[in-house]
Amino acid sequence: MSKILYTNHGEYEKLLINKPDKGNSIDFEVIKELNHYLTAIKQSSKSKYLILSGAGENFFCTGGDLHKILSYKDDRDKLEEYNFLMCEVLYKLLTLPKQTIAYLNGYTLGGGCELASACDIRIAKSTAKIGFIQGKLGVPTSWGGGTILKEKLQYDKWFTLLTEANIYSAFQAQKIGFVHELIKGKKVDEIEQYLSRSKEVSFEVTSTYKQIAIEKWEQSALFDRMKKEVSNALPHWFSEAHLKNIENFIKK
Ligand SMILES: CCCC(=O)SCCNC(=O)CCNC(=O)[C@H](O)C(C)(C)COP(=O)(O)OP(=O)(O)OC[C@H]1O[C@@H](n2cnc3c(N)ncnc32)[C@H](O)[C@@H]1OP(=O)(O)O
Repeated sequence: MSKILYTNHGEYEKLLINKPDKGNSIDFEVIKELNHYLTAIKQSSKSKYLILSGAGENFFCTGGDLHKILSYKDDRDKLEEYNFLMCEVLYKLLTLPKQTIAYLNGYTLGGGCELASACDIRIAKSTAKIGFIQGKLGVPTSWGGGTILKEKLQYDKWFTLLTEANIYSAFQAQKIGFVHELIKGKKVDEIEQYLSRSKEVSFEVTSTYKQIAIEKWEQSALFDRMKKEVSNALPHWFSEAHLKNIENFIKK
């Protein structure tokens, strides 16, 4: 079964991470499929928006697949490859020449928050729970998402979000500025209503604005800085504290 569900709605395309029985967590297959669709969308699509969300009702994405990560604990090359590939996915998503919207339809934790940070806008279901919990697991952000968010959020809010490593309600995450809008009712209708606010602005105009941001990120070597984040984080993945935290989750 596909780990990513793709649909084209004309004005917008949608990608759903499709592992709801495992928290829509990220493994190599998810990465490969995300990469495939993002490349295809970048090359040929004429839709105005991309919506990224999670299949099912409970999870946007709970970050790395902890079962798989633990199985690679003695294989440094594999974990390095995993993190760098996900960093590439985040950069591809960040620099997609159209408006990208993360719809946080449930738990958005750890790497799930990094993935959401790569989108232009984050809309959350009012019951979603959101947190950069990496710090409490013994690792810093590891896919370049901390570096991306630094470009987007006020410094003190960014620092607090990462260092408290709390799980926030969608309302709190909106107050901090990570979430732009809350959705209370039927999700599809409300997202379409949200998109309709900019319906008089063409795809060409929207992508011109996006290009301004992309050029700034290119000039400031953002991708290199993201890769540095990955390299700096990697040693923490093998720390006793991190492995113990994962084992505790799996034993639950
Ligand atoms: C930068 C990359 C590094 C990171 O992403 S660090 C962050 C890693 N993520 C986490 O620590 C979150 C782990 N998940 C949880 O704490 C809980 O599942 C969560 C989200 C609070 C939800 O709790 P519940 O509603 O009680 O649901 P549950 O625990 O029974 O989960 C349902 C099934 O999904 C699985 N699951 C959830 N998150 C996962 C993950 N990240 N990796 C692998 N499997 C995961 C969970 O094991 C359970 O599966 P099963 O039913 O036991 O087979």
